Amino acid sequence: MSQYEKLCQRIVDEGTWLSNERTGQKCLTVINAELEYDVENKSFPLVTTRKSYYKAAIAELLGYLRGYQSAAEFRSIGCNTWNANANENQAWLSNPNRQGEDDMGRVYGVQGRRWQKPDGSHLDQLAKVVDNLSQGIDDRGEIITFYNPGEFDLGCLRPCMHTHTFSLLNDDLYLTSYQRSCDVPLGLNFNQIQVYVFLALIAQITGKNPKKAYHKIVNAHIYENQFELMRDVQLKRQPFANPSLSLNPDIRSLKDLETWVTTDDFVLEGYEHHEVIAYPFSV
Ligand SMILES: Nc1nc(=O)c2c([nH]1)NC[C@@H]1CN(c3ccc(C(=O)N[C@@H](CCC(=O)O)C(=O)O)cc3)CN21
Ligand SMILES: O=c1ccn([C@H]2C[C@H](O)[C@@H](COP(=O)(O)O)O2)c(=O)[nH]1
Repeated sequence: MSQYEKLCQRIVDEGTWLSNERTGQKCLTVINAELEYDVENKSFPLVTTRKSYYKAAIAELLGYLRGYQSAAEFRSIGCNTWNANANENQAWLSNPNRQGEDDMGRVYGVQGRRWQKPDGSHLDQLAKVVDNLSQGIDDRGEIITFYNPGEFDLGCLRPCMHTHTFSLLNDDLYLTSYQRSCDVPLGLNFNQIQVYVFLALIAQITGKNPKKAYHKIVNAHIYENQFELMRDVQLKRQPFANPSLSLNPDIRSLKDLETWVTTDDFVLEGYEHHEVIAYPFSV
């Protein structure tokens, strides 16, 4: 079993059923999961026990790095994951801060690129980290955080994967990513791709060697309407070996990421997978 299926099995074997008021679904839940990705050896952590739509996950990451605020912008680069939360989430629809169709509010990339300071000016967390790492600087605070409790009411959802810390050991780059809440059948399938690609991309544009990415999850859950598919279908399958992922070597700067990079600049090799499983999504 790979670490992904081990976590799924652990939830099935040891999880506790909790009710969740926001979605109205019960969740089988465990606390604390730690995953590790070997970016140095290009071992791409793609789920193999069902078909993974990895391009949408990479597109979502690109949208965050660009500071997108609208589900329409995400759609335009091949990612549909924010449509429901921008346009069908009842709490957000009745929030007076929502600025019309497709607005997601001040979530993820908006906080990462345009964190608002008390004087009204903005702070670009990502640019600071990229600048420092490019100069070989790790001030022990190379942190990008999307978690801004003072602005939760300005966004459609609190960020789940909320904080990313980069660390340099000479020319070797590491990433530690923190997640407060994880929908293991759907969300983690995307999030493990994003942690891996984030380290690979930042290492490439800062001229460092990517080493390992550490993914730390607090609340890992399976929704009740996903449970049987997970236990009786996905967990009955044998995983294949991890595929490998190459990045276009012409990606050299943050500007490149902001302007021309698309999901075609990521080439997957050796992806063997089982059939599609369509898990239900809870808004
Ligand atoms: N309940 C819930 N789970 C999540 O994982 C999640 C949220 N809400 N809200 C915000 C984002 C949106 N994310 C999503 C949303 C949808 C898919 C999804 O439907 N994935 C399908 C198909 C994707 C495609 O066709 O592009 C999958 O099978 O992986 C994945 C992640 C992750 N997040
Ligand atoms: O990147 C993401 C974004 C969201 N999720 C999941 C985790 C939860 O199931 C929901 C968010 O609900 P909260 O009530 O805000 O915790 O979305 C994910 O796994 N990965």
